[in-house]
Amino acid sequence: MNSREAERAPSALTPPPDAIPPVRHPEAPAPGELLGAHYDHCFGCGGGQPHGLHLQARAGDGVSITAEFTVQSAHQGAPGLAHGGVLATALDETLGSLNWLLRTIAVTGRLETDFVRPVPVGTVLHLQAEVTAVAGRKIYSTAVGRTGGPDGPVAVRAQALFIEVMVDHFIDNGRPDEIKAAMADPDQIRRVRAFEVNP
Ligand SMILES: CCCCCCCCCC(=O)SCCNC(=O)CCNC(=O)[C@H](O)C(C)(C)COP(=O)(O)OP(=O)(O)OC[C@H]1O[C@@H](n2cnc3c(N)ncnc32)[C@H](O)[C@@H]1OP(=O)(O)O
Repeated sequence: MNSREAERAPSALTPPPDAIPPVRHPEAPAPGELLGAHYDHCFGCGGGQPHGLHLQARAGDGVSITAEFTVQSAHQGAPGLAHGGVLATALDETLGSLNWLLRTIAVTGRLETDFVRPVPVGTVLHLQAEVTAVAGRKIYSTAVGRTGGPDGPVAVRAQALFIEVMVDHFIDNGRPDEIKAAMADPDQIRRVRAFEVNP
């Protein structure tokens, strides 16, 4: 395959022909509603991670999310600049938050990231993500991160494929101590139950 053919070839991030548009769950949080952390120890959104991103996501219209993340000193790669892996984490977390609107438990299978501009420490990254298509357990989504405001220049963007899983994915694979602690936390159980009742 030459490079031009490769550009045209469908990738794992291209929805198949039988994919359908995403459906916002009737009990999804209202547009503008702050979602809160899905897990206090999540590196992306949890308050219990001192050097985490503390990303704050809000429900948008349809199956979309907006989020903000302020790049801290602990997030540097090069002097004074955000580490690319941290920016990819911000995109991953924002894309993962779309689960709230589908009321589906899904994990990242594939994440492709374009780093368009360097992002200095202290910058507020304004993120926006949406689900573009669903095919069985496969959820296709895109995200963009801008600096200087929600309409500012694009600094990062991503395409992702999330795969729907059962809650057993976490119970079977997570470290027992953390699983036990999460199962003993009524708030955590409530959050999981809300997703489990997805028809
Ligand atoms: C409200 C909550 C907010 C949550 C925010 C969280 C944000 C952070 C999100 C994350 O970072 S999650 C953590 C990172 N991800 C992982 O740890 C996932 C690790 N991978 C796995 O556990 C498994 O590989 C996975 C569950 C994704 C898939 O395994 P399965 O055995 O369930 O599925 P299978 O391999 O049968 O694949 C199902 C379909 O997906 C496709 N697929 C799976 N992985 C893929 C991949 N990586 N790339 C492309 N396609 C993939 C696969 O080809 C197949 O397509 P078809 O149905 O068309 O045959």
